[in-house]
Amino acid sequence: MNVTELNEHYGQPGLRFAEGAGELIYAEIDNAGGSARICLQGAHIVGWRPKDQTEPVVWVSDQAKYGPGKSIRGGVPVCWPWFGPHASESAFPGHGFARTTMWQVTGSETLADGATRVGFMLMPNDRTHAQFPKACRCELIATVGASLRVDLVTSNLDTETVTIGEALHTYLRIGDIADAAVTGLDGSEYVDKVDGGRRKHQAGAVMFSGEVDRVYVNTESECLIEDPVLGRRIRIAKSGGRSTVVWTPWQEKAEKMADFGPGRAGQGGWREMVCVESGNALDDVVSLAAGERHTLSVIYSAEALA
Ligand SMILES: O=P(O)(O)OC[C@H]1O[C@H](O)[C@H](O)[C@@H](O)[C@@H]1O
Repeated sequence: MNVTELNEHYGQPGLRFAEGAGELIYAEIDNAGGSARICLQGAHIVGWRPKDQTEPVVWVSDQAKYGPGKSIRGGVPVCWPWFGPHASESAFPGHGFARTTMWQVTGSETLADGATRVGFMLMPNDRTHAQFPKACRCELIATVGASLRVDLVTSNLDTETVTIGEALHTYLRIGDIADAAVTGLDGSEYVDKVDGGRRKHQAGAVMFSGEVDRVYVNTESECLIEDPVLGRRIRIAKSGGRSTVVWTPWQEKAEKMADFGPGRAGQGGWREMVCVESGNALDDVVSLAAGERHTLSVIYSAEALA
């Protein structure tokens, strides 16, 4: 569908479709509760701001690259049908192909509270089929308002069991990574990817003074990002996801990546974000018998620090 057809079929008072950066099509949502843009490539949410916040809650780099087949630095990349490197094929893309594949719009709705809901379905092609030869449907439903809800639904339409890894690799806007803390993971086991994959246990809040790349397993807890600089707390509540990934590249790695940009304060965009990712990875990958369906749901919200 082109932009005109998308607007005819799915346009809503708070939703229009337009061509934007990288000649890609975006769903642009602006309602009484909040605003967001969602790229049809990847069903990738590239920013969300509740109306009561001056700063976005979902961060996107001002140096992000947009274009066919490129993954966008920031927003809510969808990692599917695997998280991280592929288990056996090193040539397959990290975090799967969902974030660089076209999705189609399947529906839209304005809810009674004024929130806007848009549904997307991943469009398999020869490349995705070669990397994942399974009849598996992947849908994303974004509900945008004063909070942001994302449902990632996997349906196994195959005749055999299918195993998937997945995550909503969300970049959250914070004032300064050195002052932020992530709570909700105290006592959880994690795989420390910056220490050779060693298994450790979290003690207290996660604080940051260098690169952090951790996959917390077997935890369904809500996480909070305490941000004294912006004076707010971001709440990340999930269901259907047993893993939480916490990631900051810190300076050296971010500078090698070239798409983090200088950030608002000019000290590096990496200082102004942290990824708290909700999903099912490593020990928590999901096996679906023929005909089974699985939903990962995450709700993001922000509140003032008391
Ligand atoms: O650069 P990307 O492919 O988007 O991945 C960015 C990061 O994603 C996750 O958080 C992984 O745990 C990291 O190891 C990875 O570096």
